[in-house]
Amino acid sequence: MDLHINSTKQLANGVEMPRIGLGVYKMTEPDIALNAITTAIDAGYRHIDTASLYANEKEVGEAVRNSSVARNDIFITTKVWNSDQGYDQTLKAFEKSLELLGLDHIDLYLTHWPVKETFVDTYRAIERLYEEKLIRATGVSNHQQHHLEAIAVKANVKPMVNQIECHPRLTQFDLREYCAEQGIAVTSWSPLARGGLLNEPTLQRISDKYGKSPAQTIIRWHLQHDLIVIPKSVTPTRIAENIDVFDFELTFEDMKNIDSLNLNERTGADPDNFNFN
Ligand SMILES: NC(=O)C1=CN([C@@H]2O[C@H](COP(=O)(O)OP(=O)(O)OC[C@H]3O[C@@H](n4cnc5c(N)ncnc54)[C@H](OP(=O)(O)O)[C@@H]3O)[C@@H](O)[C@H]2O)C=CC1
Ligand SMILES: O=C1CO[C@H](CO)[C@@H](O)[C@@H]1O
Repeated sequence: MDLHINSTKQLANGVEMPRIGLGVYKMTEPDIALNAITTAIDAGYRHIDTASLYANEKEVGEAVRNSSVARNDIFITTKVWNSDQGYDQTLKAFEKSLELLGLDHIDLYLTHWPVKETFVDTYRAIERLYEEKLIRATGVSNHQQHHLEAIAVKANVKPMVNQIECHPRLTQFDLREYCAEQGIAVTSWSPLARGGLLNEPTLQRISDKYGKSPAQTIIRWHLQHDLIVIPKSVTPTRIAENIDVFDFELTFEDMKNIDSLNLNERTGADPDNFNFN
């Protein structure tokens, strides 16, 4: 049963991106990363979200190669870190990621954060990788509308994905609407607010009604908002639980009730005011 949501989202260039992926931030211990990714692929995940920052691209590649699923059936995202930004540096960082992953192409490559001086050149390098068919889709992360507008002035190809912090405490209504108008798919990072929302009473009440867990309700809320979602877990039961969300549908009223939990509250940095490289 699919209940009105396809398991993939079609990007602007027609590439199908699986709507649920495994986030692998903080899986720095090789065995833990390998086990979690293998468990996820066995449970039906076909999308892994990593970054050079996460220091586990090697394990992502290893788990994908060792799985019984064909490489082309698994969607892999990675990101260029802030200290590697700029046109030439991005091309170099990409080569390193490709080598660590042990792959001949990556599905989606993102600028991790919009570093003021370099994010436009960084995106232009991502465009070149796309033209050279080393990546199947282009994208950015943590970009606000004004960053996307600055890129649009210089780019030939619009970013196809913007990965942003999004969950019921930070619903990102305006940025999501702008991205939808521009044909940019949105991926929600920290979709479970890093686990901080799972005891919230409204979410518990709604979840009980459907016989689902609060994590499943939140993931379903993302999907019904046409978002791509990348929950992280190293716990096998949770990994399975987080993708078991295609057999129920939240009512319009429940969607609104969850929307109303918004406090514009971030768990991570503000893209207009971050200070790390
Ligand atoms: N582009 C960017 O700047 C950023 C991207 N990301 C990406 O987003 C991914 C997800 O975000 P992340 O910050 O990891 O946070 P999440 O919102 O995915 O929450 C992860 C936490 O929730 C717990 N959890 C997961 N599933 C369940 C469940 N069903 N029941 C109870 N607890 C659960 C996990 O515990 P446990 O693992 O112990 O099971 C972990 O502590 C990252 O891994 C990364 O890929 C994240 C931050 C920034
Ligand atoms: O991807 C990421 C994981 O979380 C980090 C800490 O908040 C972020 O800085 C980074 O963007």
